[in-house]
Amino acid sequence: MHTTPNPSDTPALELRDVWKRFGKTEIIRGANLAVRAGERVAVIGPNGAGKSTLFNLISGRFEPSSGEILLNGQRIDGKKPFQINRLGLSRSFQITNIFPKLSVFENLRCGVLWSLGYRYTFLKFLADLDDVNERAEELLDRIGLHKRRDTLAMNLTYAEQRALEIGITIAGGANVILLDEPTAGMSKSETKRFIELIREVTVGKTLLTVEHDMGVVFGLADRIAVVVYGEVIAFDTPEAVKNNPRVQEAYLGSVLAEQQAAEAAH
Ligand SMILES: Nc1ncnc2c1ncn2[C@@H]1O[C@H](COP(=O)(O)OP(=O)(O)OP(=O)(O)O)[C@@H](O)[C@H]1O
Repeated sequence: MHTTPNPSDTPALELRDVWKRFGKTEIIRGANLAVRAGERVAVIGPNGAGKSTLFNLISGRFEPSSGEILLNGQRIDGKKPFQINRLGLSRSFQITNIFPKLSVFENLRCGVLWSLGYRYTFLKFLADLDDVNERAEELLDRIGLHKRRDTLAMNLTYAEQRALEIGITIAGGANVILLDEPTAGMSKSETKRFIELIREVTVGKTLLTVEHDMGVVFGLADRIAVVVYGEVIAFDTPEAVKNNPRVQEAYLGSVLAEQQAAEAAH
């Protein structure tokens, strides 16, 4: 029987047997993953397992040695990062991509402009671009920095800078967002607030985040992808992943024990 595929069943992001070799070293070894639209996914795994490499493959920084990567059903492997960005995938820019001597509002405006294909030389015409300004104001509210609108980015707290980074990441309206350890370096209370912020700004979007903090993972993710030695060894709900013996053995057992021990010591 022939059935027409339902478009809503098309994964927002899909990896099919993706391999990445650096010279003779296999770093990603046949990774498979199908992320549904609107889902929040945490990618976890031991140091050196290949999580960042996976993000670099998805965002176009690296080209896979073989395999396919699809965004909303369209092949993106082999495309340049800016092309993938245009197709609706945005990866968090690290703080180094924030302009320290521009205000929060101006940084957001740059984010909106990049997504529209403008470049810095247009900065002096900015005041006339009503739609760009409106969008930047809206982002300012969404990331909770309206009170810091005219503050120079370099004078923000660390957590505020990370919020700004997320604002820039979502500026173009991409529907698939990649965040690399978004709460790294934050205190517990900052982390809690920040998870809420990520939840709010990614409503209706698909989120992939690389994360080491199990509190963040279990507080944020609908499903967890466990990467061990270049393979996705499990991709399931937090409960199922926690109880998966293979994951326990390969990774989670020791990590959870370490975190519990650290908490008990405080
Ligand atoms: N450009 C490269 N050339 C050669 N080897 C690389 C390259 N990039 C990454 N690797 C290697 O690939 C492996 C996986 O690295 P990757 O950074 O993807 O792991 P990770 O899971 O993100 O680790 P961590 O949690 O420590 O950030 C590492 O052994 C790393 O040394």
